[in-house]
Amino acid sequence: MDSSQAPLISSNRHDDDAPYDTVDDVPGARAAAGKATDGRPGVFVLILTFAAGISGLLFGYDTGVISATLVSIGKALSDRDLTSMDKSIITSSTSLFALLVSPFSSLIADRLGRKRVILYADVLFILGAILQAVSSTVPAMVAGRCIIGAAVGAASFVVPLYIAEIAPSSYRGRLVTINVLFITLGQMAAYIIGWALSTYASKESGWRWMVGLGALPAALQGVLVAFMPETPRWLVKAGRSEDAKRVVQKVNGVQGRFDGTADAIIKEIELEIREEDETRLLQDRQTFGPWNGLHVWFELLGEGKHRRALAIACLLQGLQQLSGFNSLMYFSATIFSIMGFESPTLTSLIVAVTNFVFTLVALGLIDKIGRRRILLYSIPVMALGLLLAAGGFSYLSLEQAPDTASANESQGRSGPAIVVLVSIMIYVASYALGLGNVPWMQSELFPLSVRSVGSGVATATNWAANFAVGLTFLPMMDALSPSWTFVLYAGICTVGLGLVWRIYPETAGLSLEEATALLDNGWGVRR
Ligand SMILES: O[C@H]1[C@H](O)[C@@H](O)[C@H](O)[C@@H](O)[C@H]1O
Repeated sequence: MDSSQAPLISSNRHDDDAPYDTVDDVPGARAAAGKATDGRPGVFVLILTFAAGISGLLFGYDTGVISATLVSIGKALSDRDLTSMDKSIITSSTSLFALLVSPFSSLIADRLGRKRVILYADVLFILGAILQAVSSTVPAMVAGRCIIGAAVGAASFVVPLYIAEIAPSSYRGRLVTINVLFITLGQMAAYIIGWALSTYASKESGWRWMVGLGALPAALQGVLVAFMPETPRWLVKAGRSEDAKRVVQKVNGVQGRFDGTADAIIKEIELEIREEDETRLLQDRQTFGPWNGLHVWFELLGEGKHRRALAIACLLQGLQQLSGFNSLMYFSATIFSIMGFESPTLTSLIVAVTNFVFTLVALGLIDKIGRRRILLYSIPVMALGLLLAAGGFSYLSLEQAPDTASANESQGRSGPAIVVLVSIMIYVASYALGLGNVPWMQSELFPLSVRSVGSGVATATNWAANFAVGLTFLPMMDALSPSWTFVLYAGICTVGLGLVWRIYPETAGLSLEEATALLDNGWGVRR
């Protein structure tokens, strides 16, 4: 039977050659599938998560390393000091390319497989690292950062997808935060390596090693990819159910013994895919004729509950970036150097370490306290940290002259400088507990039919806002003063807090169906 003509309704019959119509037709399938996919993740899944997580590490390393690089380049590019505009463009070209590439990587991931996207991203990570390391002009450096951006965009989209499709179902949620943990670990590694190289390596080559070293984990992952399986879901979709079955057996540790369980899982995936395809074909034929595939966009924007889910997901992703965290991730060494700290790269390590440690704390708290509640508690503390830092800045002289660092050296240990440092730590810790994580739980807001497109739009919002912040932070510091720039971020946090309070319902502890159902007839917020 041609799958496009197959009935959607279960016939509850089965003969040996006919395909199963529902998973209930496979003896004991639901129970078996449930049991197998709900098991603890075995060593194999952990190894795969680690192997895929190298992309998160690279995402973190390559976005974090720019902080130390910018203060170490000196006159090595185009024979002059970098202007604020150079620094902003070098930094934000990465987010711009991440924004441009992430939608395309979803197409490649569907056509050629998830692994292929990971592999292509590795090639880009290596090329970008080499190009940056050998660059001698600002445009060459920008080109290297653009290539890295393309790699980061693809990796940030595909890794959570790969992990989620390969993992036992009850572990998917926690793996989202583990992936963020990998990102923050990469950022911390970048800061440590940045500090070590800017302190102990020669001035000419130190920064080149910083950016070039990103090629190594990418090369390692490029080799590991050869041994990583494709996800069962993609394999079934590509008509390779036997291969998919082998992966399921390995993932669930049921090779040989419980063959029926793996069969049941594959049948369930086959049915799910067939039902999705049939619904899509039917809707496309009825509504869009030749404009196949458009229906999912109309569904996303046409139904109130999907629009509400999209509004919340984009609000959270936009707020994550517009609250200004990455200004510190990218430019903290620049800020601390202007403030006169003796070792700006070492001081800025505080930002990355605090972010990593508190993401680890969030891993333990997020399900207990809840997403909404953790945001309502942490965003006011972020705003407070920003306002305190703004106060501290107003007592410091922050003239940006070529010799600024030495001119301001005496104030590096002054009271206001310490106030700024401590307030930045308070801000970063509260960011890592809430906004650093919660937006990445975006997929739980969308029902399956619009989940990937909805998450894709929200991810693009993240990169667009990231780009805007990277491009505007230093010019704003020049034009408005550091104090007012931080006050502005505090204002954004306050507006964001109000919106979160109004429209973001608590989803912790709910099944995906219950969570998405919250938005059926309104915002679902219980006060
Ligand atoms: O969730 C991550 C994490 O918070 C990173 O530290 C940050 O640099 C990224 O922009 C964000 O998406």
